[in-house]
Amino acid sequence: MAREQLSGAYNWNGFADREQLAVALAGHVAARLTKAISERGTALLAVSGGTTPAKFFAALSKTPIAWDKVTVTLVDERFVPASSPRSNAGLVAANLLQNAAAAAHFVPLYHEAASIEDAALSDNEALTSLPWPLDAVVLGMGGDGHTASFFPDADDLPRLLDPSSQRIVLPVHAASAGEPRLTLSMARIIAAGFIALHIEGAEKRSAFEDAMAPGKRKPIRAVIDAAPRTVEVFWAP
Ligand SMILES: O=C1O[C@H](COP(=O)(O)O)[C@@H](O)[C@H](O)[C@H]1O
Repeated sequence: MAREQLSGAYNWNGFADREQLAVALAGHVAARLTKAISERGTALLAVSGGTTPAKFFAALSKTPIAWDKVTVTLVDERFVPASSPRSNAGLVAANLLQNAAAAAHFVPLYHEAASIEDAALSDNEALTSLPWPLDAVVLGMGGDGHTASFFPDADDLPRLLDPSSQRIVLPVHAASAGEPRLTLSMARIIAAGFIALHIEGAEKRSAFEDAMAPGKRKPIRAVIDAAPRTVEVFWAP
């Protein structure tokens, strides 16, 4: 593993291939969950969706920890039911909540509602009882520099990126997002004990480097700048 600091408040963890990355990231997350369970009897993890996390989910699902004491939720979700191929909950059910991790308690963000605003409000209420703060959050990133559902073209982006928001879940409308979204607030993400960004491929690497260039204000940069602790970036070609 090549480890280097490129700039700003993050560490770059580079791997020779995606399998090695998956195993290493699963090890870091499992260690955080185990520590939380031993310190407070419970652990809270938020994971991203999209196409990148499947290998990491598979590795984490086989890690022998006290999964019955772990609550898993999503960093963000598309406003689609779990049966949709675009559902992040569907991805988590098929790849993470398997093997040893089948014992984990999963709290989805999607449920039927008249509007995305209504769904976000009832998620906000339902998620209040989770054991905050997150012990670990694993973010993804799109080629446009979005992370969670903080899309660069989202309506009211400053509200989404408000690090002092009192909201847990926010609704998102962005033309580039495909469908309305639900996202954890910036405040809940950056309060996590361990913040990882998982990206793969040369295009994502250059999108990340571009987002971190001086003067750029891409959402991923806003998260890294607002986080009170170093963000661990996990990358493989
Ligand atoms: O829309 C989303 O995209 C990002 C990145 O997804 P990927 O397919 O490029 O890996 C993801 O982190 C987010 O959870 C998802 O909703």
